[in-house]
Amino acid sequence: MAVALEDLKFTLQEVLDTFKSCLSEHKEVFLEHYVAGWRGLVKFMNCLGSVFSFISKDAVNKIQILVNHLNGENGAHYVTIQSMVKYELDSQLVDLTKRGSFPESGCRTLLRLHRALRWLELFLERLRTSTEDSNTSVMCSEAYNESLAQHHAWIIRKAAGTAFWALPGRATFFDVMNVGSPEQVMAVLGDTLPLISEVYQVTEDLYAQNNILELP
Ligand SMILES: CCCCCCCC/C=C\CCCCCCCC(=O)N[C@@H](COP(=O)(O)O)[C@H](O)/C=C/CCCCCCCCCCCCC
Repeated sequence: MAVALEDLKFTLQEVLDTFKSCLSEHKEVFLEHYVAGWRGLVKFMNCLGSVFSFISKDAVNKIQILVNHLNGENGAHYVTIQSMVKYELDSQLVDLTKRGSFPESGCRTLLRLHRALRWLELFLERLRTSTEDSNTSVMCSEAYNESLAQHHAWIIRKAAGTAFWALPGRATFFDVMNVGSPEQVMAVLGDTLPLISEVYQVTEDLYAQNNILELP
């Protein structure tokens, strides 16, 4: 099947649009749009080179687990993150203290992406307030150390740290975002960040209320 060139091209606007449609008026998070947001981000990462493919593979694997739940026979319970958490906890489909029968529960899988969303929030905030001579590798490492790193084993932290040094500079990074001048990038980042932060906070509160922020 032929793939149109524009399907392969990342635009930051696309990610903005998916995160915009993530939240319902009652602040429920639509899993389908959440997953679409991650797909867009992975597309961006794939434009940066093969050194990131071990990260991209893990993200794709987790996205696929969630898509399988959405498309499965119990898909109606996976429409929002709220309904997914209620369904899986009520039906005892989640390993709560140690890994066991449910390594692919929606709750633990989404938690991994949720933690990565915090990294993204911190990284984008640094990019938004960066100057021409700011270093993307440093911004990325700082954001990682303040968030995801706390949940990763030493070997993963080492591999991630090495990959960060292969990140392109700020100008190339902005080019790949495909929204126009640096001023336009800053404006789109300013629009995107509050949406990502809100989705993060709603999910964080839901997981905290259900005491599932440390799923194995
Ligand atoms: C808007 C455009 C600008 C920013 C674009 C950023 C694009 C980022 C796209 C994807 C981010 C990757 C998300 C990675 C999810 C990692 C989930 C995770 O923590 N997995 C670990 C635990 O899983 P389980 O074993 O418990 O199942 C797993 O061990 C991880 C393995 C791979 C390494 C993960 C390193 C994460 C680094 C995140 C920073 C990405 C830097 C990309 C540079 C742009």
